[in-house]
Amino acid sequence: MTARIIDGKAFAQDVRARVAEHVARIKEANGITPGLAVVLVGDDPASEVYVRSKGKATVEAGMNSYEHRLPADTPESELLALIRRLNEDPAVHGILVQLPLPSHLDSNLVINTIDPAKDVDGFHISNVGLLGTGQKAMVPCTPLGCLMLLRDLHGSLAGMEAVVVGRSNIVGKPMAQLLLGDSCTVTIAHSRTRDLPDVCRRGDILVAAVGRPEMIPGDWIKPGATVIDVGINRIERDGKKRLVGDVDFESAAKVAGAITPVPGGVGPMTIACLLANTLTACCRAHGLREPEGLTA
Ligand SMILES: NC(=O)C1=CN([C@@H]2O[C@H](COP(=O)(O)OP(=O)(O)OC[C@H]3O[C@@H](n4cnc5c(N)ncnc54)[C@H](OP(=O)(O)O)[C@@H]3O)[C@@H](O)[C@H]2O)C=CC1
Ligand SMILES: Nc1nc(=O)c2c([nH]1)NC[C@@H]1CN(c3ccc(C(=O)N[C@@H](CCC(=O)O)C(=O)O)cc3)C=[N+]21
Repeated sequence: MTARIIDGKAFAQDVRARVAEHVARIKEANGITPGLAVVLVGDDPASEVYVRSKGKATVEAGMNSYEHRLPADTPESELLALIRRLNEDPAVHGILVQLPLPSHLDSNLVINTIDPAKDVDGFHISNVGLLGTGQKAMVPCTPLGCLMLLRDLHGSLAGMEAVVVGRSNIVGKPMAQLLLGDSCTVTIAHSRTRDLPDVCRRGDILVAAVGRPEMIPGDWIKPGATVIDVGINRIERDGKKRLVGDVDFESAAKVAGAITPVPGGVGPMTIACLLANTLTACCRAHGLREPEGLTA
């Protein structure tokens, strides 16, 4: 079998076009322009690239982008003061603080200082709690993007066995919550899981969010399964810099029914969902009708 390759880039383009259309409509009808503030502390080159592409995508969707770059040694009090100002700013509907933060900053405190209604990453404890109890929340972008791809492919996910490898607060745990919300039977695996290959082989859906280049080979995958590869790993091979996932694409594509590539899979969906969440936050702030099919 050769797996169908899930075109995350094309799907993300479609999401972005739908966001842009809705943005244009509320600008026209209500005179409101959604705004996203991105805060970057320090000058990590990978984060730089990522923040720039977010800013570009935001403007392309017709929204306002506000970038705040702070030096790596910014005192915590200053960062918190900036967040409080953004919380109060009516032009800002979404706030994203790029992670990871320099080690002298308490990222839990920083995230929990963001107004939950503006927390477009969905990392604030109240959004985590709302998601976990099946209430309306801001949903983390990467898991939301994965869910959109899965729903598009399968329609209903009810009753499917889903295995999520990785239990981080930003990917693994919220992904598991969303799959549970769609009535999958969910297993969360991690570095202390016994017999990981066998656990992975249970999954009709296998989500890999580990951060280890090409760790999951084809023979860990149930034949015909849908594989969602969240991993973004920069490696060097044959003297060339390359981006690879957590799944060994070549062997996995021979076994899986469908698989996301890296790049061009989950990554572009993350940015598209960030735009969707900013629009959703704006609509909720102003009591406007929310976009359809762009939330969990
Ligand atoms: N495409 C996108 O948009 C995004 C991609 N990413 C990428 O996704 C990957 C995961 O990110 P993130 O969740 O932040 O990473 P974290 O490092 O926070 O979490 C990694 C998880 O993988 C588990 N793990 C590590 N080693 C193993 C192992 N050998 N076997 C089984 N489980 C293991 C860890 O287990 P334990 O808890 O026991 O330590 C942990 O739960 C990274 O490559 C990251 O770059 C992240 C965000 C967005
Ligand atoms: N507060 C916060 N929220 C995040 O959502 C967040 C974060 N911090 N820190 C870093 C991670 C990582 N992340 C990615 C998003 C898009 C791509 C992406 O678009 N990837 C392209 C390739 C890009 C390239 O070529 O480098 C692709 O997979 O096709 C990758 C990684 C979001 N993160």
